[in-house]
Amino acid sequence: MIRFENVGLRYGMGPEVLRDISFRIDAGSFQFLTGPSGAGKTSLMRLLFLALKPTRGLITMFGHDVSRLSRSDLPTVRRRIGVIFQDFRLLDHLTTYENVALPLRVIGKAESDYRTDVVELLHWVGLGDRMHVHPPVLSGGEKQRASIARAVITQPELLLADEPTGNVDPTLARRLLRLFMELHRLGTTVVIATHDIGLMDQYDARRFVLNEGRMHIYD
Ligand SMILES: Nc1ncnc2c1ncn2[C@@H]1O[C@H](COP(=O)(O)OP(=O)(O)OP(=O)(O)O)[C@@H](O)[C@H]1O
Repeated sequence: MIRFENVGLRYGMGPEVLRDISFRIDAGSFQFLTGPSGAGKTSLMRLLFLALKPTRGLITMFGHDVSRLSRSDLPTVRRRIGVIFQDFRLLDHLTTYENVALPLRVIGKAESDYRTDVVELLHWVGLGDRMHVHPPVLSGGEKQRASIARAVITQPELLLADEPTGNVDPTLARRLLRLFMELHRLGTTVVIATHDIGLMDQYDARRFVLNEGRMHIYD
């Protein structure tokens, strides 16, 4: 599903922040991406979301060489990906419910078909009583959960989560991990970037460890 071959990335004229990265991610697999702060996890997640292009090497996603994708192809490919960014990227003029429902609206679903699913998921992530408020009044942890709900509501083929439990307590972190595991069970390929060793220890999955831009894989 995803293949990196000798991928390198630099920002502008700066040093390479990712170096000689090669790996494969099979459809339906689950992996953690970890490593110290500044090791390049977010940069790698941005490459996977096609928000950046590599400065060298080859990335293939869903059978496409990403360097050959035009800007107009990107939305179609991205629609197959659910993404949880560290800065949440919620739309402030929509309610929490509307933010979570947005990916379904974008693909043309009728509200009557998804309303119950969205409400149920909001309850699951502990936002049942926050669904009609707008993001500016949510706490950091609540925003994070809203962005998680928005990323998983479409049951995407690929889920990319950058520090998805960074703002929640350990009990809620376990609950959110269960949500990702359930999605994985239903067929989604999952990549979770995290510093949280306690979280990783709860699920026996492959670990990609980045250190100073280089990657080691522990199966
Ligand atoms: N937009 C940018 N422009 C220039 N350098 C950047 C940019 N984004 C990240 N970097 C640099 O790339 C390197 C890797 O950063 P990245 O955010 O990918 O690491 P990380 O492992 O996600 O860190 P953290 O765990 O602290 O979020 C760092 O040296 C960082 O300073």
